[in-house]
Amino acid sequence: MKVTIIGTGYVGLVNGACFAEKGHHVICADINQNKIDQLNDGQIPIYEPGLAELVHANRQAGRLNFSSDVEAAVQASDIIYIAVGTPMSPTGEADLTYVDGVAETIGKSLNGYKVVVNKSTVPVGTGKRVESIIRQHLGGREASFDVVSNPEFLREGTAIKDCMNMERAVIGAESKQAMQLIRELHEPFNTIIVETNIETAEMIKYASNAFLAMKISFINDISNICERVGANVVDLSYGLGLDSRIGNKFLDAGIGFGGSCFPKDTEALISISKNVGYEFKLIESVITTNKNQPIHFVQKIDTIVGSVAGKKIAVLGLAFKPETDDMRSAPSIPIIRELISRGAEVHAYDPVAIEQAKLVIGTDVVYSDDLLQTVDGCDACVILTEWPQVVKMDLDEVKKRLKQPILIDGRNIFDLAEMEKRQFVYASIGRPDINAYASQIG
Ligand SMILES: NC(=O)C1=CN([C@@H]2O[C@H](COP(=O)(O)OP(=O)(O)OC[C@H]3O[C@@H](n4cnc5c(N)ncnc54)[C@H](O)[C@@H]3O)[C@@H](O)[C@H]2O)C=CC1
Ligand SMILES: O=C(O)[C@H]1O[C@H](OP(=O)(O)OP(=O)(O)OC[C@H]2O[C@@H](n3ccc(=O)[nH]c3=O)[C@H](O)[C@@H]2O)[C@H](O)[C@@H](O)[C@@H]1O
Repeated sequence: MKVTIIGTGYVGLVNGACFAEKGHHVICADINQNKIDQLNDGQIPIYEPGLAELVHANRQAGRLNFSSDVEAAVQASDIIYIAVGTPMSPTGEADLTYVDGVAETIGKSLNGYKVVVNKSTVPVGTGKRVESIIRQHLGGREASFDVVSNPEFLREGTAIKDCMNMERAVIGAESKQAMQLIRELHEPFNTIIVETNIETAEMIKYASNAFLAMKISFINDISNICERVGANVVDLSYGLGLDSRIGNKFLDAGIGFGGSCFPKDTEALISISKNVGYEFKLIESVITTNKNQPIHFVQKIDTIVGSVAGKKIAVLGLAFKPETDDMRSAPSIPIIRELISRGAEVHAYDPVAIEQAKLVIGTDVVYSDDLLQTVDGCDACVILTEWPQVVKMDLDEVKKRLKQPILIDGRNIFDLAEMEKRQFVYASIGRPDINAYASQIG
C-alpha cells in the first residue's frame, strides 16, 4: 500500500521505517528541510536504537523516501498519516497548531479518495476538527476522504521493537471503507485490532498514558512513605506486582516521570475533563506527586551531602530515560536547576543527550560523555538515568575518583548489601540509606 507520513519525528520516522519494513511504500514528509536533507544524506536526526539500520535497508529497497514537498507527498499516496507534534500549550491543553497546519495542506492537495489518519496524540473532537479544516480548504474541488484515528503507543528507546511487535492497533473510524483499509495496512503486523469510533480511539490514548503515569506516581508516593517507615520499595514493588491484577511493570520508584508525553498528556486530559465539566482529581494528584518528586530528591542529596552549597556534584544521566537523546521534560532539568540554585557546581555525564541538554539546561553545567572524568574530584555522585554505562560502571574506580564515596541513586540500580560491602555512603529511593552516618564527616 502507498502511505505518506507527515511529520518525521520520533513517531513519523519510526512508523515510516516499520511500515516500509512490512512491505508498504512510504513517503516521510516534513516541512523541516534540514531534517529531510539529513535523511536524504543517510543521517538519522534522532537517537533511537535500530532506526538507522531499518531506514537504510528500506531506502535501499526503494520502499522509503523522504520529501519536504508535503503537497506532492499527499498526492502520491492513498493513506495519509498525520504524525506532527502536539505540545502542551501554556494553559495545559494540547496545542493543535501543527495538526491544523497539516489538515490545511491536505485540504489544498487532495486529488482523489484518501484516508487521513491521525497518529498524533490529540484531544477528543480533533478527528472532526481535521475533517472540517480539510473541507474548508478544498476550494470547491470534488475530493472525497475519510478521517481515522490510529493512536501510537511506542516508547522512545525501544520504539522499533514496540512498533514492529505492537500489542494492539486501535482504529477509530466512521467509514467502513476507511476502517478496512487501515486494517489491511496493519495485517503484516499480525496484531490485535481494536475497532471503535474516533472519539473512543482518541480517549484510549489519553487513558493509557494517564494510567501508566498513575502507576508511577503511586509507587513514588509509596516510596516516600517507605523512606519514613524503614520499608524497601523495591521489595514492595515485587511483592505488589506478583498480583496479576496489578502486574509488575511501571512500578519502579524514581525521580518522577519525564519525556515528551506523560507530562503533557496528563495535563491535556485534565483540560479535556474540564471542558466537559468534570474534575479529574486523581490525575491532578498524579501530576502534583510528579512535580514534587525531583525536589524531594534534591532534598535527599542535600541531607546526605550535608548541604550542596559549594560542593562539586557529579550527575550521571541527563536524558529522561536510557537509549534516547530526548530531553523533553526530563527530571534532570528541575534537579540540576535546583542543585545550582542551592550553590552546587554540577558536572554532568550523558552518552548521547549532551547537545539536547545544553539547549534546555544551558552552560552553567560542565558536560562530558566520559563517565569517570565526570566523577573525578566530585564530593558526591548522583544517578538520574539508568544508562547501561551507569548500571555497569566500575564502582571501585568511581569510589577512587570521588572525594568522598557518596552515591545517591535516583533509579535504585544497586543492591543495598553490595553497597554496604563496598563501603559507599549510598542513598536511593524508598530504601534505607547505607552508611549515611559517614555524610556527617563531609
Ligand atoms: N515521542 C513519542 O514517543 C510518542 C509521541 N506520540 C505523539 O505523536 C506525535 C508526534 O510526536 P513526536 O514524533 O515525538 O514529535 P516530533 O516533534 O519529534 O516530530 C514532529 C515533526 O513534525 C514536523 N511538522 C510540524 N508541522 C508540520 C507540517 N505542517 N508539515 C509537515 N511536518 C510538520 C516537525 O518538523 C517535526 O519534525 C505527538 O502528538 C506525540 O504526543 C505518541 C506516542 C509516542
Ligand atoms: O505517548 C507516548 O509518547 C509514549 O509515552 C510513554 O513512553 P516514553 O515516554 O517513551 O517512555 P516510558 O518508558 O513510558 O517512560 C516515561 C517516564 O517514566 C519513567 N518511569 C517509567 C516506568 C517506571 O516504572 N518508573 C518510571 O519512573 C521513565 O524513567 C520516564 O521518565 C509510554 O510508555 C508509551 O506507551 C507512549 O506511547
